[in-house]
Amino acid sequence: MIDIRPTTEQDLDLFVETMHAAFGMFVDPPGEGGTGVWWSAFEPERGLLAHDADGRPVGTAGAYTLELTLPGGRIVPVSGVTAVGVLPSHRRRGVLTALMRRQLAGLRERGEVLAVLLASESVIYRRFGYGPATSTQNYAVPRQRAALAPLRAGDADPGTVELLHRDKAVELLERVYDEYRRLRPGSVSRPHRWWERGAGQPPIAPKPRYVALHRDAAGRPDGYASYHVDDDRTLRVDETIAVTDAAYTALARYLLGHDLVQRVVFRHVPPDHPLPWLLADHSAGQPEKYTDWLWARVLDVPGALTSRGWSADGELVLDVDDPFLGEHHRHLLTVRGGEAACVPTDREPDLSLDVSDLGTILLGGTAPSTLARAGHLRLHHPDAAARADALFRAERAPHCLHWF
Ligand SMILES: CC(=O)SCCNC(=O)CCNC(=O)[C@H](O)C(C)(C)COP(=O)(O)OP(=O)(O)OC[C@H]1O[C@@H](n2cnc3c(N)ncnc32)[C@H](O)[C@@H]1OP(=O)(O)O
Repeated sequence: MIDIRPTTEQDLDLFVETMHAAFGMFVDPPGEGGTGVWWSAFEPERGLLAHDADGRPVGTAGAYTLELTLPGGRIVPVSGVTAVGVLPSHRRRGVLTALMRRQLAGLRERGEVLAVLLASESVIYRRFGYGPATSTQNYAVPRQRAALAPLRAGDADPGTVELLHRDKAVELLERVYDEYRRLRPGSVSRPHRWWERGAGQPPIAPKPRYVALHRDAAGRPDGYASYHVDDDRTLRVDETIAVTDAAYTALARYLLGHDLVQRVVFRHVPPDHPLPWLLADHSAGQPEKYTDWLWARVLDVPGALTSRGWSADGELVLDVDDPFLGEHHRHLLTVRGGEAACVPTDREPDLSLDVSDLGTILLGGTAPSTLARAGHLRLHHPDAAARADALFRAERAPHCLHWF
């Protein structure tokens, strides 16, 4: 028998201890420096602790209160599921399943249409209705092949790049990131608390970093890159955040032009990043470390479909199966002028899919036809693929580079 109880501030130590035992790791206690800092941004009132029949804590799950940007620049509140773990001694007995069931019910009660998470292993979460919605990768450029293609006449950047230290730039980083994440589908907010406490990965974490800050012609900050050079003479870029293409190009030029480095490794580049097109030698850079990143779980089918923006008009009947919650939805989705209506229907479906696949296509990063070719979703008419692809396409590839 598994008993699941919500946590409070008083349970934080027990929660942290249980979760780290699940990962087989030791960490500094909350409140101290190092890895313990991460827990200072945790929301203990949103945690769940699973107890076994003897009352011992054996599993954990938590959630952050975040915002997610959907296609069309629509922003919705979401829970960022985190800190999921089950003690090695209690694995494969349904503890996680019980935690997920309880957590999903709670998230629905909050009225949220979606939940998101980053998965430690990509085999875990599909069964609970999550689908991979964004991916990320590194992009490595050897310095001796890093020359940029010449700019066209008149394309010189009227802005400037200023060199700062991370500690002196935190407020600017927070502001620029916030502007950026509102524009890019798939991005999540970074609560002020994270920046304030240095809880996260660099540049949120106060590790020594240089920051190249881009300002537009009017002097307004509109992009940054956080980086350092390692002993192996690799310039590692934690993230390149740019509100405009001009800012991105200027930052790439700055980083690729750095002296005394052998390689420049850009972390967390989106699938549609322009780097290969900026280089004079198109194949100089190599993608590395491709991985799934943000997983999305639709909690409310019509709510999620009407929350995003749409760039094409059309109509589709979707048959959505939610085996984990034991639900089945057939909805007519009608899009006119960028707005969607979604109502129950008994019309014949155009496509049938699992709720996890709806999470994947909702953000626009994977076309429905790709999932159909992989046998994930079923198309009921020859033209359903083209109609679904045209409808679900996002104005930009979704991307998330926040780690939580
Ligand atoms: C958002 C995040 O926090 S991601 C972090 C996830 N946590 C970790 O990776 C920490 C280390 N791992 C663990 O703590 C545990 O193994 C967990 C949390 C992944 C799984 O917990 P369990 O209590 O064992 O899961 P549970 O018993 O409910 O398993 C449900 C199903 O998922 C399967 N499953 C669970 N974890 C895995 C896995 N890592 N690989 C393959 N299958 C898995 C089970 O086999 C089971 O399948 P079945 O229904 O066909 O029998």
